[in-house]
Amino acid sequence: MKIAIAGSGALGCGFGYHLQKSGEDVTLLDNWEQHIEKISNDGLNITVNGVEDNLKMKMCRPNELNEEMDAIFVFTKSMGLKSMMESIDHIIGPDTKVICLLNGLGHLKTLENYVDKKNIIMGTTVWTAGIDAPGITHFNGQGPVELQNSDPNEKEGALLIVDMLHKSGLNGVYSDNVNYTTWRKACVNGTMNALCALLDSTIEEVFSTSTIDSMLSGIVTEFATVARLQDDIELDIEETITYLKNLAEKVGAHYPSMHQDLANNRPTEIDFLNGAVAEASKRFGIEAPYCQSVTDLIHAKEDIMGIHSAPTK
Ligand SMILES: NC(=O)C1=CN([C@@H]2O[C@H](COP(=O)(O)OP(=O)(O)OC[C@H]3O[C@@H](n4cnc5c(N)ncnc54)[C@H](OP(=O)(O)O)[C@@H]3O)[C@@H](O)[C@H]2O)C=CC1
Ligand SMILES: CC(C)(CO)C(=O)C(=O)O
Repeated sequence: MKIAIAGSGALGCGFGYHLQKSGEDVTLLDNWEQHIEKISNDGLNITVNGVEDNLKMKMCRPNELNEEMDAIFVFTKSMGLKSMMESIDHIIGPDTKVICLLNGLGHLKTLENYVDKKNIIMGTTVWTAGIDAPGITHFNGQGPVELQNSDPNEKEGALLIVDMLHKSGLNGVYSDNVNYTTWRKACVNGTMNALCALLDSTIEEVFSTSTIDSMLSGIVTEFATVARLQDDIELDIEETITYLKNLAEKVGAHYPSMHQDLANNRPTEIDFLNGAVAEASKRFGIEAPYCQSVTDLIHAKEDIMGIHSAPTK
């Protein structure tokens, strides 16, 4: 398959690497000049679960790729999705599948402005990744990648992508309810990402604090309330907290992507996570004190660091 990775940061490079290694025709797309130059000249240096490798890969800016793709994986930050979709319009054909595994809420609505719903595949992943320097990344864990077609008639297309991910070692799994999966992943990020960023800690450190239980319960309860009111998704709070604790044991050494954003002086995705839940709660006339405080604290940290948040829409 001809595949473009639209947004080739930490996760995008890891996915592109695995797909190319298993024989797919991959092009990495990004706008970060030094990163493009390094990968184009020296190949991608990547460490996967402790094993170092170097792979020659095609990489350019979105406007420099001039053919329609069979599949495009979007891997921008949430606030960069809209502008990336505008800049890849010319490589989306009538049958191009667009797969979105971003963290955060509300991305399907954005994608529907650019892609026919029959070609949109939504999902989540718990692979962990980071950028060590331009052209040098790491990628850890076992996944999975859970995904589902947005149009109920298009299951076959989603299964093809699941199969391709499976063959490339990315552990693709078909989800029967990707809305549920997305809300559960939002709980992962609404707790792990926000708390690790605020406390400047790894997941393991945050999950071994004496206050973790009340923080998890407060945040997850607010996410679950909005999931039910807004999307008719029933998240079992106890089950979700157990899922978070089990995941924390597997990815404990990781600094979540929101922590990495602050460390790299870049805006966070908080408005698509706790911020989105706080805003939705206001619309429903209910309070979300945990999510509102976490969002305010993250924005305060961005202000102190002089980081300018990109517009969320
Ligand atoms: N990292 C992880 O472990 C996980 C991440 N996710 C989610 O996946 C999506 C992509 O995340 P991730 O791959 O971590 O994002 P990265 O921050 O690694 O990369 C995203 C984009 O940010 C720009 N960028 C990043 N670092 C720099 C820098 N130092 N200087 C200039 N530009 C930079 C690049 O885009 P450009 O220059 O073109 O703007 C890049 O394509 C997000 O929604 C994230 O929440 C989900 C699961 C795990
Ligand atoms: C779950 C976790 C923490 C790693 O997959 C993540 O989504 C992130 O770092 O943003």
